[in-house]
Amino acid sequence: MVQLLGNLFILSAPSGAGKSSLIKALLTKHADSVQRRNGDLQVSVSHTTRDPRPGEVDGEHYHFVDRAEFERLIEQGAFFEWAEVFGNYYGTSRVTIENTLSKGIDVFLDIDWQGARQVKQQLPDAIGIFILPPSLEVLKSRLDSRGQDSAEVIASRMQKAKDEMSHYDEFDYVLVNDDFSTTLAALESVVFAQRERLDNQKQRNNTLIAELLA
Ligand SMILES: Nc1ncnc2c1ncn2[C@@H]1O[C@H](COP(=O)(O)OP(=O)(O)OP(=O)(O)O)[C@@H](O)[C@H]1O
Ligand SMILES: Nc1nc2c(ncn2[C@@H]2O[C@H](COP(=O)(O)O)[C@@H](O)[C@H]2O)c(=O)[nH]1
Repeated sequence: MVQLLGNLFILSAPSGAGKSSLIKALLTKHADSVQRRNGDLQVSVSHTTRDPRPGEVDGEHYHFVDRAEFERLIEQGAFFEWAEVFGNYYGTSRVTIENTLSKGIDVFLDIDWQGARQVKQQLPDAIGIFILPPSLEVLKSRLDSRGQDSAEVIASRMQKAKDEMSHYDEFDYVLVNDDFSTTLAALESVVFAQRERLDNQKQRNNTLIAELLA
C-alpha cells in the first residue's frame, strides 16, 4: 500500500472530451504559478501498444511498446493499473507512481474508467475527476478537428463514448468541458482544495505524533 504523501488525481472522459488538453494547460499554468508549493505536479506517462500519432514522442506522450512486451510487463506486476481500450493495451507503471507520490509530488493520471476503478480499489483517497463534453455533436467535432485519428477510429471512439460516460458516478467530481478556460479554472480549484485538505491532514498527524512521542 502506498502512503499518500502526494495527491493522486484521476482524469477520465470519453475520448476527445479534452482531458489531455486540460492537464497540459494546468501543468503549464502551474509551472508559472505563484501558488506552486512544496509538492510539484506531474502527469504520469503510460505504456501503450497503440501506434504513435504524428508528433508523439516515445517516453514523453507514452512509452510505446508491442503487445508481447506489454503482456510481459503485466506478468511481472509492473502496472498499477492497466486496461484494454479501443483494442489496445494501456497501463500505468507501478514503480513510477509509487516513487513520485512517496516524494510528495502530486500526480495526474489520464486513464479510462476501467483503470480508474482499479486505482480507487487500491487507493480510495485518489481523487476521481470525470470530464463530460457539452454534447455528443461537440465531442465528434473535437475528435474531427484534432485531426489525428482516421474516420474509422473516430467512429469507434464515438461508439464507446456512452459506455465511458455511464461510469461518471464512480468519480468524486464531474466537470462539463464547454468553455475551456472555465473548465480549467474549475479543475484548478479541485486541485488546490485537495492539496489544502492533504496538507491539513499531514499537519494534524504531525501534531498528534509530536504529542504522542513527547
Ligand atoms: N473546451 C474546449 N473547447 C474547444 N475545443 C476543445 C476544448 N477542450 C479540448 N478541445 C480540443 O478537443 C480536441 C480533443 O481534446 P484532447 O485531445 O485533450 O481530448 P482527450 O480527452 O485527451 O482525448 P483522448 O482520450 O482521445 O486522448 C483537441 O483538439 C483539443 O484542442
Ligand atoms: N486504463 C488506462 N487508460 C489509459 C491509459 N493511458 C491512456 N488511457 C486512456 O486510453 C484512451 C485512449 O487514449 P489515446 O491516447 O489513444 O487517445 C483515453 O481514454 C485515455 O484516457 C492508462 O495508462 N491506463
